[in-house]
Amino acid sequence: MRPIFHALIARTADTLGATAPNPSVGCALLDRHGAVLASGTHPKVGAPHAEIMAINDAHQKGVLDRVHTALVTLEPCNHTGRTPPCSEALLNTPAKDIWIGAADPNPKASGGAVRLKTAPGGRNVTFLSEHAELADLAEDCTALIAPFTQRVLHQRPWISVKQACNEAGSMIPPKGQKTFTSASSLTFAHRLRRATDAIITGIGTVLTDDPSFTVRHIPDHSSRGPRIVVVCDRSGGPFGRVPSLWRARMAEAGFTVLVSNDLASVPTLLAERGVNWAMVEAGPGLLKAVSELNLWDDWLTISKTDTIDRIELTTQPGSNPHGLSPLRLLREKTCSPE
Ligand SMILES: NC(=O)C1=CN([C@@H]2O[C@H](COP(=O)(O)OP(=O)(O)OC[C@H]3O[C@@H](n4cnc5c(N)ncnc54)[C@H](OP(=O)(O)O)[C@@H]3O)[C@@H](O)[C@H]2O)C=CC1
Ligand SMILES: Nc1c(N[C@@H]2O[C@H](COP(=O)(O)O)[C@@H](O)[C@H]2O)[nH]c(=O)[nH]c1=O
Repeated sequence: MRPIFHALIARTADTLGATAPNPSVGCALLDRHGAVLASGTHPKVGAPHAEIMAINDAHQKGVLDRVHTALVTLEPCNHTGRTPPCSEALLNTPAKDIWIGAADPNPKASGGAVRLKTAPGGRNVTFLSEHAELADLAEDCTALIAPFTQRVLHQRPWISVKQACNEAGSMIPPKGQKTFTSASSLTFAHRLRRATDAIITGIGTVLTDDPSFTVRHIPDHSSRGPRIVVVCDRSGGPFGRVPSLWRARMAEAGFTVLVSNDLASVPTLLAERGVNWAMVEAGPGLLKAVSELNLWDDWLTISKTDTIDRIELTTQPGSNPHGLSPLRLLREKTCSPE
């Protein structure tokens, strides 16, 4: 069961950035010997939840009647939102044992575990956290939904800063270049772009770099809503100093461009638009303000050395009860082809 849950978490982490405002969720259905019969992840908002994807997979393979165990990274929902309750869908399968990675933080949807336990012919429902030897998997599942949890409970997205520094500690690229870190660091930076729903940048970066902010080092999600880019600029007017050509190019690349003259209000602005996870890609000016306003949840520093880049991850102690970072999970677990 452990290796299967582990692989399920990795596969689910690969959907980060595709599902907002929903969380990333995965489900595997096993037979009585613990062999995987079917599985699924939630592909995007409005599409079927992970449990339904897995049940449909089992149905198509003609193995639904052999299902004995269901593994889910998040407690099955217990309400009718855009789709019907997954607790009920599982009750319509022969699954006897249900293993859950993390409780649903959304008060509107939670209660699935109790429903499954108390339904006629109740199911055995176990949270991974109840077993000490599975605690690390439970933590991974909590990290997987940390951005969603932050938005639902605190009305702000999870905010990750990515800062690249050269050997001298400067963030400024050599003349004529936009980046200077290694190919594998850039690939990781593009992983983070892929996993996040929005980018927060500063007008200095837009004017100096003419950045594209696209995912190029790895394949992007085949379907995703428009990503948001917020440019912080206090120079006034609806678009500040943001060049109209850049705005047009970003729109063509699938970004919604917003301009803000008030960094402190950006988290609320993004949460209202359903952003679970935002990253900051900006120069020293905006990073100083992000730090002073304490707007970040985790901070990734990529330092170039003359051998391999050093990557340091700092997580705000108060960000979630375990200080768990979805960024760490992304680094360790995502399995996109490169
Ligand atoms: N190494 C790396 O990781 C990166 C490096 N860079 C490099 O950084 C350089 C650009 O840096 P920099 O000029 O500092 O640009 P920034 O992208 O950091 O933008 C700075 C701007 O942010 C705005 N700003 C600051 N605080 C606030 C606030 N509280 N509310 C709203 N807006 C705010 C200011 O606008 P205003 O002037 O209107 O007050 C300021 O001019 C470039 O050379 C670029 O290549 C860029 C990104 C990443
Ligand atoms: N210099 C630097 C980064 N800088 C970020 O990358 C942006 C350019 O992105 P793009 O236009 O998509 O190539 C740039 O404007 C800045 O936000 N990132 C890194 O991972 N490593 C680096 O060394």
